[in-house]
Amino acid sequence: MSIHKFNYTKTFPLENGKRLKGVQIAYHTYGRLNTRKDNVIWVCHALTANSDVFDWWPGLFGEKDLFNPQEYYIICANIIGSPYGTTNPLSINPSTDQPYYLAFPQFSIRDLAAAHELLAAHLGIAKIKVLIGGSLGGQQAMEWAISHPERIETLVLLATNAQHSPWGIAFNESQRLAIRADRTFYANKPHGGAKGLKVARSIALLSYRTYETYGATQLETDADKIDDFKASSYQNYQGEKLVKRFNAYSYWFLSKAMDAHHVGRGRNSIEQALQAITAKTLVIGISSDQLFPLEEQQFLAKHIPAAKFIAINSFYGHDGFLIETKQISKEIAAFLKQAAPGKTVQAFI
Ligand SMILES: CC(=O)SCCNC(=O)CCNC(=O)[C@H](O)C(C)(C)COP(=O)(O)OP(=O)(O)OC[C@H]1O[C@@H](n2cnc3c(N)ncnc32)[C@H](O)[C@@H]1OP(=O)(O)O
Ligand SMILES: N[C@@H](CCO)C(=O)O
Repeated sequence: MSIHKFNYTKTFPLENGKRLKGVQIAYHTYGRLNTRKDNVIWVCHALTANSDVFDWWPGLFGEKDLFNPQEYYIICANIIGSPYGTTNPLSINPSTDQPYYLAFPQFSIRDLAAAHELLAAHLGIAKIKVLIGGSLGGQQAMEWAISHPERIETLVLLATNAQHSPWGIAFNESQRLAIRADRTFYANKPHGGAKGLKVARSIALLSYRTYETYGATQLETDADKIDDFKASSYQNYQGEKLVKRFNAYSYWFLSKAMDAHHVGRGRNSIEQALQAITAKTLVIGISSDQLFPLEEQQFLAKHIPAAKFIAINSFYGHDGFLIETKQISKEIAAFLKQAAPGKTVQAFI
């Protein structure tokens, strides 16, 4: 495993017409590019993860897992806006020599895909055997497969959508309301908005899990208890855990990018945009996902030309895409056999 930094010193144009004066991209690689240059697995990470995919997606990525470094050259890049080494709101703005904070330019999922494209070109990667991402990671992978279809051989999209839903936007807005209610957010300090971010994560978790997962892990056994419930302490703990490793400014801009995800923007329609994907595509949904329900993945599989849809049975909800690695590995392995060069994917929904 190695950690790298790619410093792109030219201007990086954003979809909204704004620009970043240079971009630093942090990325991890595992394994080696083979001589045929046909063993690249590229991972797009979700909202709060980082480029160390072996750390946050064990069971799918690891020495003994489906995506292992003996067989594959695995690349995962930290996304613009995220605080794990890539240019983000806490980075220094070259125009002011001060951190950007709220002056960071709003970016889109397409900009995140453009940064992946930039890094792939820098690394001399012409072909990606498998491009994979879940949730916001799936949104990036989809955008990249639309803008550069020739680069992607196989696409695996998990728990994701073609247009962020009103339900998803409403969850994100409620989280941003919590951040805004913390006036320290406007102080432009590294820990500005920390209390708001804690509440935001607490709200977000409700959309990532289910009634059943809370029932299984947070149920009280003490019938006399009238306060300090397990579920309350869990919400507090999870909020504080995120505050220790993230910041409110990154969260703000990344959640806005997610809201604006719409593959049809400027491309006539969502359906036409999806039809541009030439990769053999496996679309995986989680049966209990309330944030990205199955119908969103069924829609993707219906409009991506060579796509197959699979639903994973899980009671974990949206975060099931990070947790159900046994089932997911099995489905991807079977799909990779089915989608081997020369074979045709039998699409079904
Ligand atoms: C630098 C880094 O940290 S890398 C970034 C890691 N995160 C990511 O990459 C994002 C993707 N990952 C995730 O979203 C999550 O890790 C998931 C979905 C895979 C798993 O979620 P988790 O929070 O680990 O699992 P879960 O919901 O079961 O919570 C377990 C934690 O809650 C704690 N907990 C459980 N119940 C309670 C409770 N009633 N009160 C207080 N704490 C509780 C556990 O002790 C455990 O703590 P720990 O994480 O410090 O070990
Ligand atoms: N639990 C995931 C978000 C779900 O898409 C994360 O924190 O990145």
